[in-house]
Amino acid sequence: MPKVLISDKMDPKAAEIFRARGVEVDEIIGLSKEELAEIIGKYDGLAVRSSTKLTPKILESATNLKVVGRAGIGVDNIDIPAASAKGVVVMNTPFGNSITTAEHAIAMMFALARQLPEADASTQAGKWEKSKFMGVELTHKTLGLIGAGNIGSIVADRAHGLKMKVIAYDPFLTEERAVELGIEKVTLDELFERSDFLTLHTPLTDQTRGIVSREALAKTKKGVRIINCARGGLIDEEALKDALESGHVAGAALDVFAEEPAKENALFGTPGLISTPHLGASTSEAQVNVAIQVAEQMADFLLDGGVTNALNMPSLTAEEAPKLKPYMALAKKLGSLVGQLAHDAVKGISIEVEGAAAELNQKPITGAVLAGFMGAYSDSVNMVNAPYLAKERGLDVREIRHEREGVYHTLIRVAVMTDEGEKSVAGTLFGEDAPRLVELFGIKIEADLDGDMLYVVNEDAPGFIGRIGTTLGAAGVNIGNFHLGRRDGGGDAVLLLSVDQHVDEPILLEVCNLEGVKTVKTLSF
Ligand SMILES: NC(=O)C1=CN([C@@H]2O[C@H](COP(=O)(O)OP(=O)(O)OC[C@H]3O[C@@H](n4cnc5c(N)ncnc54)[C@H](O)[C@@H]3O)[C@@H](O)[C@H]2O)C=CC1
Ligand SMILES: O=C(O)C(=O)COP(=O)(O)O
Repeated sequence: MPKVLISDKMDPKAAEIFRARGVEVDEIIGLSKEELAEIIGKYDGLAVRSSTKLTPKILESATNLKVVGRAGIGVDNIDIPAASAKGVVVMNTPFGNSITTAEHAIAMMFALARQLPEADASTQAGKWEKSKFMGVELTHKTLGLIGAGNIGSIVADRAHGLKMKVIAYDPFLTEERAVELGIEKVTLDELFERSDFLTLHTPLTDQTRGIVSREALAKTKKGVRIINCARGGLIDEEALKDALESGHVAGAALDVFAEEPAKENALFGTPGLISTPHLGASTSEAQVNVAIQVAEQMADFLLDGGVTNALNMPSLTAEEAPKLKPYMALAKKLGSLVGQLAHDAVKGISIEVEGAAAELNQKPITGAVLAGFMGAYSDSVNMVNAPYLAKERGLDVREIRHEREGVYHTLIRVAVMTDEGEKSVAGTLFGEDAPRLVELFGIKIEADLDGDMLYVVNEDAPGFIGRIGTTLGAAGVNIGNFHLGRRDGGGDAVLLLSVDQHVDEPILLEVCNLEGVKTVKTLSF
């Protein structure tokens, strides 16, 4: 039974779903990095929110980890390249808390416009400072969005209801989508110059870090009010503090901080600052949504291989996964076969699917071929890190699809491009789910690729099969099965033997010295 650790506070629905689906679950909140590193090795899955930081160091100890589920949107607390390199799938729940977070941004905007927190504190302190808290109206003001994705567009919709003019800077926002959302697309500079209220809704990336910089703040309108319910690192906090103190920025409402938990921050106490402790996603509705979604997604993956909302792997529905399973098994074996047999530097690999396989999602088949292929060069390779490793090696990966059926109802052909030219192997499924090799480097040969095998190329001449049988028999190696193929019109013959014992070096040498033998190699599947 797969085992999952929930390491951040999550709605109880998550644990309920894991248990109901047959996944063992532990809930341990508030672990230090060291404590997490110590226990993570026991788990197949890790469910987090934003508090747990999944660093390369912790991943080193995650020897069984297969999937990390983020019950929420932002994944900047998870080192995705390190997880990918380790073969761990990272998934999030991209929509479950977006309405809630957009509502928090709108609440922050109202709080800034009418100084609600300060007015509340003053009133409850018995001061009744009615003339101190003069506010501003939102109607007809310009709201500038940095980032108009899921949350940004909900904010825009709500702002339209408040009769605000909405402008946005988002390099990935198309003109058509902007028109659909009733947003005017502007440059970043224009956004800074025109906004009365400015709200951030981008992920934290190398491109967005510090996007509200000292220089940017200098371009803003005097009296601008800034809302950040995205990520702390998007704003230069020092510069914001100076701008608030000078009165250039009239107010800033921050839900997120560069360092979290923000128990101390240079901005605290600055006039015009409103802050909340990363509450953007904290409503019961959003938390139920993300808990259910993350648990279902992780259980689908751990139990059936279904992949939804993964950031480092193509999607694969729980319905598709069982259908694809035998094709992926065949693809992995073919990838492994070429990986074990291709000695020259491989520059590229092409994966061709035909017939029934061409009707399926090809990405997982490609992933399985690469996992088999890269597995010949590196330990602990799987579907997640194989494409990543292939890219790192500069391997050119091509996918080809033929809807037509050939001789077989389905065929997967894997070809590698080397300095010596192209070499390919092909396989099919017998009886729907039994992987079978049908062609090896241009020679027709039918074989199951299973367990320990011996690959022999020899001159096609009488008596060879008897000689190799005798040699292996004398060395105590039992032949389970043998498969023979030869080029039409004579020449080399290929022998694939299934053997019950691994053939070690001295026996291999004896086979190699048999008359007519050109190549011998052990294979393992
Ligand atoms: N405070 C909180 O509790 C929460 C915070 N968040 C944060 O909000 C962020 C946004 O969430 P969604 O809208 O769901 O994400 P999304 O992916 O739907 O939208 C992000 C938008 O940012 C845009 N973008 C990317 N790079 C940009 C750049 N350099 N300049 C301008 N725009 C850029 C993208 O094109 C995209 O449209 C999340 O990444 C997360 O960090 C999300 C949920 C809760
Ligand atoms: O979903 C997100 O990106 C959030 O920032 C929400 O964070 P949280 O799950 O509340 O720690």
